[in-house]
Amino acid sequence: MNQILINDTTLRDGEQAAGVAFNLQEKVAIAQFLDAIGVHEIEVGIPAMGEQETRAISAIHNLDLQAKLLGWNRAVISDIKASIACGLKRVHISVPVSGIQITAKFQGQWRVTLQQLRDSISFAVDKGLWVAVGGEDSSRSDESFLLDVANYAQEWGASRFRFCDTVGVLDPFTTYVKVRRLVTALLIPVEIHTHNDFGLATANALAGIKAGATSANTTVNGLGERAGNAALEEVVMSLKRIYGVNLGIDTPRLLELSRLVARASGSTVPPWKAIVGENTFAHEAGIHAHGVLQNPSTYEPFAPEEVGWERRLVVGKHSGRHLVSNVLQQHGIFLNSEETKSVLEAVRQESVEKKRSLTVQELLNLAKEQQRYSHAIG
Ligand SMILES: CC(=O)SCCNC(=O)CCNC(=O)[C@H](O)C(C)(C)COP(=O)(O)OP(=O)(O)OC[C@H]1O[C@@H](n2cnc3c(N)ncnc32)[C@H](O)[C@@H]1OP(=O)(O)O
Ligand SMILES: O=C(O)CCC(=O)C(=O)O
Repeated sequence: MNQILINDTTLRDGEQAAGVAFNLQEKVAIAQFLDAIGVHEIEVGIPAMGEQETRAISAIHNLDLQAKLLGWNRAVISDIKASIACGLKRVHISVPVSGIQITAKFQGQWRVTLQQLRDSISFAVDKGLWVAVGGEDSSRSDESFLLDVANYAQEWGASRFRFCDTVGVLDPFTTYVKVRRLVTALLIPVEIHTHNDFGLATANALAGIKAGATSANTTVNGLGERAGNAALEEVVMSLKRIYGVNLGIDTPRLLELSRLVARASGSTVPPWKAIVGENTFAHEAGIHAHGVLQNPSTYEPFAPEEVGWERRLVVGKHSGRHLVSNVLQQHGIFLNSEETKSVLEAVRQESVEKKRSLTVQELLNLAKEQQRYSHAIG
């Protein structure tokens, strides 16, 4: 597999999630964290949005981070000027490429769209900027038109082309075919940008990479427009653990990063969310806990510490004797088999009443009650 770069867009597409608005300090803190863990590129925002945004982008630029910074622009020269004013040396220029987008935004005048792209690339290149071009709605575009736009972008001076599944309508198989076609036709690298409308954003990002894309646009926690984007932590860990491709990212800090972005975006991460959800290394079910107590690999794809978690064994409705005994023994309580079974019954009942797993203290209380009962009946 080629060398893969992560171009994280938490600060651009992530922040486009309805209701999310990072302040300057939050944008700076997220950029610093992404940089500190080794993310290669950061799409820092949209300078054309005005002063609030440009102050944050300039502040990030002034940090002189290792990560390469990109400003997102429409194919509009004033947008590029706004990026330059922030000090950015790399710009991403987006252009709609599907009939549906060109009709809605440019009244179907695709020649005008292409002319705007050409003018803005030329302007940026003349100013000495590194330029990437994004084909908005690539997935729904006419394939030969998409190839034409990408080839023109290359010819006019773009150094990378982004294939966007803007509305998240592809599956991994189609993504592979479409991205492969683009990769084969171009000399410049291809980036993959995917959305999660059908829950396939990460799978499609991986399919794009398999097809030869050399960078992926991700967001922390999968934050982003509508159902979000391919999640940074999922793409990084899938590449590392499924494909054996280590991107040099400090994965034990992924959880801390997830929490930082969750706080800044005012949203919570679902417990079952891959990699960073609270339950990703929690085991309650009897058969699982029994297996994990013997060997954690029975029910864990990799060690929790690799992404910043610790394993949790929790006692609840689905637990079995092995787990209950194990927890009790850690607290100096040794029950016989009959007593353990009775405690387990009580655990199931209390879990259903409380609609959650039990705390260790609650389990100890049940065990002590059982011991008193055993003692009383002799
Ligand atoms: C798929 C994506 O995620 S694309 C990125 C989307 N992100 C955002 O929209 C967030 C930031 N956006 C903004 O702050 C504003 O939309 C701005 C500053 C960019 C523009 O604001 P406004 O001038 O008020 O325009 P508004 O947002 O209402 O409409 C968008 C305009 O951009 C044009 N436009 C849209 N995409 C492009 C493009 N890629 N290249 C050139 N022009 C474009 C539209 O045709 C429309 O033009 P018009 O004003 O001449 O009719
Ligand atoms: O960079 C582009 O061209 C558009 C990116 C994007 O956010 C999308 O297509 O969903």
